[in-house]
Amino acid sequence: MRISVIGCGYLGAVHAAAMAHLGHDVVGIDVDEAKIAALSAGRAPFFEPGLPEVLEEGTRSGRLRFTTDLAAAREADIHFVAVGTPQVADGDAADMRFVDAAFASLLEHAKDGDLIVGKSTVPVGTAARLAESVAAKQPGATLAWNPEFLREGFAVKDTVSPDRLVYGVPEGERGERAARLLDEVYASAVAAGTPVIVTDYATAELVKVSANAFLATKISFINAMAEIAEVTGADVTKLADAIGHDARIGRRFLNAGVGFGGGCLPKDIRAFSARARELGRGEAVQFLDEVDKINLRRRARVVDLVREISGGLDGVRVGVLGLAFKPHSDDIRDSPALEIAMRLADAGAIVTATDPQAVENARRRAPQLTFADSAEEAVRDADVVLLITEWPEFTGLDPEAVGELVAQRVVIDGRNSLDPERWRAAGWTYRGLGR
Ligand SMILES: NC(=O)C1=CN([C@@H]2O[C@H](COP(=O)(O)OP(=O)(O)OC[C@H]3O[C@@H](n4cnc5c(N)ncnc54)[C@H](O)[C@@H]3O)[C@@H](O)[C@H]2O)C=CC1
Ligand SMILES: O=C(O)[C@H]1O[C@H](OP(=O)(O)OP(=O)(O)OC[C@H]2O[C@@H](n3ccc(=O)[nH]c3=O)[C@H](O)[C@@H]2O)[C@H](O)[C@@H](O)[C@@H]1O
Repeated sequence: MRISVIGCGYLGAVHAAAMAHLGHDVVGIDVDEAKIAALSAGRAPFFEPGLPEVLEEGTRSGRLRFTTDLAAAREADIHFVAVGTPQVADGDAADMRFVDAAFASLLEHAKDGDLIVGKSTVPVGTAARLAESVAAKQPGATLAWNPEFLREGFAVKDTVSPDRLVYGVPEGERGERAARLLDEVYASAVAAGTPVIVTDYATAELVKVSANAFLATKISFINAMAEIAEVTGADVTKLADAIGHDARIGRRFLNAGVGFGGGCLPKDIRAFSARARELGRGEAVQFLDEVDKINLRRRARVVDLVREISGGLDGVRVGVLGLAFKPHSDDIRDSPALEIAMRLADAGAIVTATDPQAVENARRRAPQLTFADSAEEAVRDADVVLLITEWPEFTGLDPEAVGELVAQRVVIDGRNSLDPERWRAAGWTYRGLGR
């Protein structure tokens, strides 16, 4: 099939390359010239395991190309819109400027019979609104909404083999045709038995934001338990194991620590709250404000813990392990690690931070911090070692060897990902979060 992908960021670049991997002819389009130059040369503009391989495969086979020229969308019959929907600067809502601009440009080139497929995460009601613009400008084209559930770090695998596919389509024959075309786009996943949910626009949009809201709530739930565990001497990791054995609850996404960050969960729950308020149903999801507050309290808690352990922050040397919002990504959007490192430095601590992939992004965002190329370099002469992003490179560190490098054997495990017994046996003061 002939596909265009408009917006080639963390979502769109992976989607374009994965579609070419599935055998489609794909053109990826973005307004960012540097990104398009890298992608055209077969280079991933960000770290994502598996992406370089599918990019290389696609560009070499001739099935995948990239351009800044939106007119190239004419060569395709199915157009995926994957531009950003960040939080607005002065509130909680999603900034829809990029989606609106992308649709306006695309509609200049859409042909009769084309299928336009929204992938960006949007406030419920957006697709119905955009369907009106499509009908006005190119009545022969159809709009579908096909939200994306991929996780960074597993993005290629999640795109090729998703847990489920959701198609929001209009009623009637047009909707049936749209669903048939999407089944062809995802033919290998459909053949493998992936559940496909065909529904209306509003449900499709809501599935996406409610899935992220549920995941965020699960994390904040366990972090709330961590707050209670901290004052009672209970161990939140054992608690999570114990409740997680109940299949109705499940152990995944019950890891307490510094909480969730990234370009999606934080902004998506805020945008959901803002949209619910607009709809006069703010009360229905008011709990999400609490989910957000619990989450942000974890970041403050870590800063307080360093202060408490060191008797102040001024001049305290802190080796920070991790800058990305989670391992296997270089993404620092709303990263708890970067925010904690910056807050410690602002309060007078001498921070040296490292990350296997995110140092360059972090340096651009926070040039005032000192960065190291390795964990060993970051923790040298440290009074406190602070592990915030649980990369295997950090969780696998040998406490004896690291102990030789630091000024004091004090470790704060912001992700409860180290073995406390092992670190204590090597003479370390170990502090987890809620354990
Ligand atoms: N990053 C992720 O893991 C996932 C993201 N999403 C959603 O996907 C959307 C995109 O997210 P990311 O890829 O993370 O954002 P991003 O910021 O990495 O990428 C957005 C891209 O859109 C481009 N763009 C902006 N305006 C444009 C226009 N008018 N025409 C063409 N390109 C334009 C930007 O230059 C940028 O490269 C968001 O709605 C996000 O919530 C959904 C699931 C997963
Ligand atoms: O809409 C999106 O963009 C995506 O958002 C999340 O994916 P992602 O942001 O890549 O990362 P997650 O693996 O969900 O982790 C999010 C944050 O939660 C934190 N987390 C995760 C799990 C856990 O138990 N505890 C915890 O604190 C992670 O460290 C990270 O900071 C969702 O998992 C995806 O399904 C969704 O498509």
